[in-house]
Amino acid sequence: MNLSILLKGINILGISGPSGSEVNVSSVCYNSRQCTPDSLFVAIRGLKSDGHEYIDDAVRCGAKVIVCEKEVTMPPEITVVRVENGRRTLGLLARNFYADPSRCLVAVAVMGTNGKTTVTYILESIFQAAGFSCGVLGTVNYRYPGLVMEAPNTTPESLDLQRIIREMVDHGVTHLVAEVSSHAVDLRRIDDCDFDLGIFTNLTQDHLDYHKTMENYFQAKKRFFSEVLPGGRKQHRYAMAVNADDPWGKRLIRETGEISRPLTFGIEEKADIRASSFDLSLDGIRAEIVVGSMSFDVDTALIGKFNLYNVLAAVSASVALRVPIEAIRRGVRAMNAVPGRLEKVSGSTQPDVFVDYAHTDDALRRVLQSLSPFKRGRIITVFGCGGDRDRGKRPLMGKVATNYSDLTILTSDNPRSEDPLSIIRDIEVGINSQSIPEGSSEDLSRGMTGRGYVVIPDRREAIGAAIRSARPSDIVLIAGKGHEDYQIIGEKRLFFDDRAVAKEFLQNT
Ligand SMILES: CC(=O)N[C@H]1[C@@H](OP(=O)(O)OP(=O)(O)OC[C@H]2O[C@@H](n3ccc(=O)[nH]c3=O)[C@H](O)[C@@H]2O)O[C@H](CO)[C@@H](O)[C@@H]1O[C@H](C)C(=O)N[C@@H](C)C(=O)N[C@H](CCC(=O)O)C(=O)O
Ligand SMILES: Nc1ncnc2c1ncn2[C@@H]1O[C@H](COP(=O)(O)OP(=O)(O)OP(=O)(O)O)[C@@H](O)[C@H]1O
Ligand SMILES: N[C@H](CCC[C@H](N)C(=O)O)C(=O)O
Ligand SMILES: [Mg+2]
Repeated sequence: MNLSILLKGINILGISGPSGSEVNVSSVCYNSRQCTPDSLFVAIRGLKSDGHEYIDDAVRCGAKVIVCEKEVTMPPEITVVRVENGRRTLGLLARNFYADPSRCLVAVAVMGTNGKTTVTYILESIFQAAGFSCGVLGTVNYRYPGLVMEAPNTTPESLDLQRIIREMVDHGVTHLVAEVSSHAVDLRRIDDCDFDLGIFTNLTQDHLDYHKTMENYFQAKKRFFSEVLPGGRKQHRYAMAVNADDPWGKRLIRETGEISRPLTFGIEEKADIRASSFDLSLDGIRAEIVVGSMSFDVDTALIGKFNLYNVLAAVSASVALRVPIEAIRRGVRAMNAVPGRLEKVSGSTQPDVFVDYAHTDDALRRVLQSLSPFKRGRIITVFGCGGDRDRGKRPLMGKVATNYSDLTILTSDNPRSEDPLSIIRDIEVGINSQSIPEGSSEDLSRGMTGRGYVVIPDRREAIGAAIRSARPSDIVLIAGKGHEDYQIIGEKRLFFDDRAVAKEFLQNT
């Protein structure tokens, strides 16, 4: 692509070397290792390293245009474009390079601490029932009909985002549902994508390693609704669907309502879209949903009140986009499982064993509260906390797990660069029940009962101990890793799948 087309709309502070129509660019890259002959390399000041240090590598790999923030000296045949913010510029270059693909489809962003992935699955199912071709970007994978790609991040980097949306549009996708993480808003991954609608599910503690305070975390989410969404070129009657029962959702409506035209959903509060009655069981949810003067019933195999909120979020977005009610009902009914979210891995004569992705205290509380009414025996919870992530949530999760479980097994969950035992010690701080500091599967078979906990750092051993000690009337919850098929220890990413491990132990009991 011609450099002058690529640089359209970009605020250039200075340019040296060949320029304008003389230069043709073969690809845009933000990682020097991906540069090939005639690439354009954007140097980004990152959190771990500075892209400016890789400019020479990029040129060695064939880059002939460098976009950067700092003054650099380059051979005369290399074009250097100086800009104020490399990350911001990458988004604009990506939009230009892939010919602005988000304009060509309906795009819905799903935001909030918990429930994003689940809402994307429900919306995808509704859109399919309505006959739309739907693409999804999120934690589990990036996909559109005929293709599934690995998802390195929940929300892709701007360049990858624009590339994938272009690919979707070229393959006939008409509707995009994207999880938008707070990191993605803060790191400007989505600024150049035009969304038709944003959903806000809830806000509770997570990611304070990155945002430091809940206020900053909220502000990152809010920026999407107050700047990114209205900054786009799409105009709809409603621009956001917000959980009116969530305190931060209420604040979001107060602070951005005038710009973003909210449609509210909820159970407790008077909301535009409300579940007026519902029935929750281990077989799923049945609910009566009221929309203005009209009402209709929905049913789904998803379990728990929190999933009713997720259904309401997806229904609200669909109503805002004028999807026919019949398609909404069919879509919700067809949506019976989200990988790794309260996924049952046991058979009918065995204890109920669920694998779930709860990795915050709010998620863990809601899942355990949803399972508690159905317990006939004990609830045994196995969980750990990820390394190099929000440390503040560790004691909170410890407290919730032991409060709602009869037995908790503390183990490891992606320790990354941290010592697994020191993560477990952080969890223990929140546990005020009688503690048995070190444990093994033998401690369990010796008859540990009550609201105690044991520590079994090896996740495989921990899952095995839980399943071996469970009686048929017990419920076992294996939380935190859900669909993940890896365990990150140090720099190593080893294959590990809670579901496979649990099934293996279930077969042998
Ligand atoms: C904190 C964070 O989000 N960091 C993301 C960010 O990294 P960064 O820009 O700081 O990159 P860096 O490693 O410092 O490198 C700086 C620059 O040098 C470049 N470089 C580096 C090495 C080299 O040899 N050559 C080279 O050019 C890099 O490509 C980069 O452009 O941009 C990278 C490229 O897009 C991301 O991969 C990276 O995500 C890291 C891996 C990450 O773990 N992110 C998590 C926290 C995250 O984003 N999570 C959210 C939410 C999860 C959820 O709750 O659902 C998500 O959306 O996934
Ligand atoms: N609406 C909700 N409110 C609170 N907890 C929820 C809700 N929906 C799901 N959960 C819990 O949170 C976990 C993660 O759900 P899900 O993957 O849908 O959320 P997410 O926002 O995509 O999470 P992530 O930020 O990790 O991508 C679930 O396994 C469940 O334990
Ligand atoms: N998307 C979340 C997922 C956490 C899942 C948990 N298994 C962990 O590794 O901490 C994060 O990156 O914080
Ligand atoms: Mg997700």
